[in-house]
This record gives sequence, C-alpha cells and structure tokens, in this order.
Amino acid sequence: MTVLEVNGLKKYFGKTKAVDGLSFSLSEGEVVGLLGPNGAGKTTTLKCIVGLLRKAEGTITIDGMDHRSDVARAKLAYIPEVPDIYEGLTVWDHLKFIALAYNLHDWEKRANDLIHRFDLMEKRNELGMHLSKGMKQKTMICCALLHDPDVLLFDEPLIGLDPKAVHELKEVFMDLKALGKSLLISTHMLDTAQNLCDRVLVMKSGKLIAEGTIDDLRKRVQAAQESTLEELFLEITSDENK
Ligand SMILES: Nc1ncnc2c1ncn2[C@@H]1O[C@H](COP(=O)(O)OP(=O)(O)OP(=O)(O)O)[C@@H](O)[C@H]1O
Repeated sequence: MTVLEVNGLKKYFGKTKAVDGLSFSLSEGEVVGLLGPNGAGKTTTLKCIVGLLRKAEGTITIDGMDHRSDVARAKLAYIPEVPDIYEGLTVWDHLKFIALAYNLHDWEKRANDLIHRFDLMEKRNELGMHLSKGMKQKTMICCALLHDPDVLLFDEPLIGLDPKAVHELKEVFMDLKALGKSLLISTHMLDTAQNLCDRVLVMKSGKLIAEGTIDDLRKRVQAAQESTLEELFLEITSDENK
C-alpha cells in the first residue's frame, strides 16, 4: 500500500531549480534510499515533504491526505542532517517538548526505552549545549521516534555517529521496517544504502534520473551482476550518461 506519494514536485530558489518535477512513491514497510550528487535536491525534497519548505508546484500526500493536514503531519517525522537541538534544554526536556507538541499521553516509558536504546541514559539530564554532535543526533532520532510516526525521512543519518551508534541505527531501521514503517533515507553512503534499502531513487539537478532495486539499475546500465551500487551510481550520474 502506498503511504507517501510525491507528484510533479517543483521547488525553485530564484533561478535554481532545486527540485524540478519529481514524482515517486513509498510503500508501507519500504526502505528507500534517496541518492544523488551534492546539490541534487535531496534535502530540498525532504524539507518540502515535511512542510519546512513551501513547494512551488506538485502534490504530496500521506495515506492519501495532503501532507500539510494535521493527520498527515502526525504520521510524519523528519530527522535533519544538522541536529536542531535547543542548547538550553536537556535530552529529557526535548522529549517532553515533543510529547507536549503531539499531545502524547503515557509517553515516559517509551521515551526512557528510546534513551536507553541510544545509550543516552547517562546524558538524560545534560543540556543540549553540552552534548557531542553524535549525542545531539541521537537525541533528535529519539524525538522523531517518540510519536510513533509511519513515514520517517532521514537526511544523512549516519554522519557523525560512532560505529556503535551506526550499528544501532541500522538495527532501528530494520526494526521500523519490520513494524511496517516506511523510511526515506538521503545518503551518500552507498555501501550502506546497498545493504539497507529495498530500492533507491537517484536524483540529479532536481530530477529523478534512475529508480529501482540494485538489479534494476544493473539492467539499466547493462552492468555486470556483481557491480556495486557505488559503481552503478557513478555510471548513472556521470555527465556522459545523460
Ligand atoms: N535556502 C536556499 N537558498 C538558495 N538555494 C538553495 C537553498 N537550499 C538549497 N539551495 C540550492 O538548491 C539546490 C539543491 O540543494 P539541496 O540542499 O536540496 O541538495 P542535496 O542533494 O541535499 O545536496 P547535498 O548532498 O550537498 O546535501 C542546490 O543548488 C542548492 O544550492
């Protein structure tokens, strides 16, 4: 079942066509990698979906509802590349803030479980300004998971995390998938994407230039069966291959 549908999305910054007529969909329980060279339009796409940027054209629906509706927003979570932490709030305060914002009840156990899972128990009462980048990132992820969203948008989630946290996050991705959640993960880490994602979307200059499973991409560029996602990506995004 389709949970996220993006149709003809356009977003311009002055003359820059950051996203230029993008269409794709995401099904329940699917993990999809959003790939593309620097400036391809990945972050802009994620920000348009979550409503942080106003789109110029196109439609975006969550479970058939406009993405800006309250019901749709409650089903969405966005984890930005740069942790958007409040310096004067503790880790626990951040979770409390989210619980208030989403009007959650009996959230404390879930919050504690998340903090425990991401090794933040010791830092539970530490102020945002005293957290390392990885701890800030992990706090943001706990906040994003607290309201139990169905569609999760991750922007470069594995950058700045230590190997244990990366391992933990990959397990969380798999747990979320098993629970039927849909994940759209923007990443430059192609080996991880190859292992983690059911399917990838490849963007370049605001457009979708390839889409499918790794086997689909191999067929598309007539590559060898053992070719890696990195090799396919380089081939697909090379200027000669327009
Ligand atoms: N706020 C902004 N104002 C003006 N131009 C912007 C703004 N945000 C993004 N852009 C431009 O839009 C295009 C797409 O940027 P975007 O950040 O979406 O790319 P990206 O694929 O996420 O890149 P990266 O892999 O480097 O993070 C780029 O040309 C960028 O310079």
